[in-house]
Amino acid sequence: MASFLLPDRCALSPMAEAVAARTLPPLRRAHSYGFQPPVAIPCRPLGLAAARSIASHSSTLSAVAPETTAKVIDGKLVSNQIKDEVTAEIARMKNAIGIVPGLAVILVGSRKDSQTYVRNKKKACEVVGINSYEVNLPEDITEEEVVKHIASFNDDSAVHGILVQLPLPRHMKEENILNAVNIGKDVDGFHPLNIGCLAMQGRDPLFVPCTPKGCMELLHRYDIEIKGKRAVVIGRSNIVGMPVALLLQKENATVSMVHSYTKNPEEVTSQADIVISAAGVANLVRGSWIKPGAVVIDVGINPVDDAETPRGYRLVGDVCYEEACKVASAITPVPGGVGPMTIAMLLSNTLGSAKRIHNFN
Ligand SMILES: Nc1nc(=O)c2c([nH]1)NC[C@@H]1CN(c3ccc(C(=O)N[C@@H](CCC(=O)O)C(=O)O)cc3)C=[N+]21
Repeated sequence: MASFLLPDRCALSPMAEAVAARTLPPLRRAHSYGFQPPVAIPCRPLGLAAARSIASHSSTLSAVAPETTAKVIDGKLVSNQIKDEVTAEIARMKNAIGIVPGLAVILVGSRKDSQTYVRNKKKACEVVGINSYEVNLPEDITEEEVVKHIASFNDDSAVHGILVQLPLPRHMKEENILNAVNIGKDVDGFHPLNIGCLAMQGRDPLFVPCTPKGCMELLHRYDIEIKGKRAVVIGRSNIVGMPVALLLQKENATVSMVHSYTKNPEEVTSQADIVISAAGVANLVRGSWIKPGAVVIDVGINPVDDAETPRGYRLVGDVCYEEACKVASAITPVPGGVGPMTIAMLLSNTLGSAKRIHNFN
């Protein structure tokens, strides 16, 4: 009953509408986690064609049940498992060689969302037993000053991982900052040498970027076959879309990228066995974009206005969950999907770094 009173969950943003009309302007945001003004436009109900197509593809469907429900890929659960594993390994290393991993987090400026993310990362470090070192710098600080802080963490033997929270203030060149991080402490995996190794056959980077690694970990832990499958990655950012496409390719998927200039994103996406969406556009991917039985990993974390919640907004993914869960065989929720995995992978990368630096296996 209450559901009649709630706002439509698959409200389209203007950006998603533009895509639906196949006139998507270039994405404005640098990465998939930024905030954008939410606008609610009701989502259409699942069309008859889509419902028929689901019915004809589902093997377990009974005549009276025209809809299937996808298995939920529980990122919160898996991230907790990984945190437990990391906790045990940290204790083992501490007992054996007396080393405790350390993570330095540099935050420039005072974006509310970035402050929240940094706070959550610090909390997660505490839970598993990683020492965290936080530096908060004013918005108007110079690049040189930020690089100085990075250099001092590069030289600090208590620090095994360095993370510069993104996005940086507009006046800074991300490249100059990220290049300054010692590649051996680049737990975000954003250093060009790490990305370069990720792209090459027969080479392994020192660190795999956390969100892409988290997506792959979810596929692995849910026994989803990647080899020989068609995968579509929506979005081509340096921090998610591009590296996750490289990882899928390394595991022998046939990978297509869908981006703001793709002619028919719906058609391309609907051929995929695995869809990874990292566009940062609320409800961009409709049920009709999903091939029946496909696996959907939703990386988007988009705030939309919701006066009913204490924060005044709620988080939705790039994928219209209510529609997609009736077509897909498995899907990640937002929140509780890829987000918690990003943090778990950061902890895992920091542990891995300390192990490598101290030659501990
Ligand atoms: N250098 C750098 N590295 C990053 O890894 C990085 C970054 N900069 N800048 C910002 C993005 C964003 N990001 C998230 C991490 C966890 C959740 C997360 O745990 N989300 C929860 C919801 C949290 C909530 O409810 O507010 C979830 O999806 O369930 C989300 C987003 C890491 N980022």
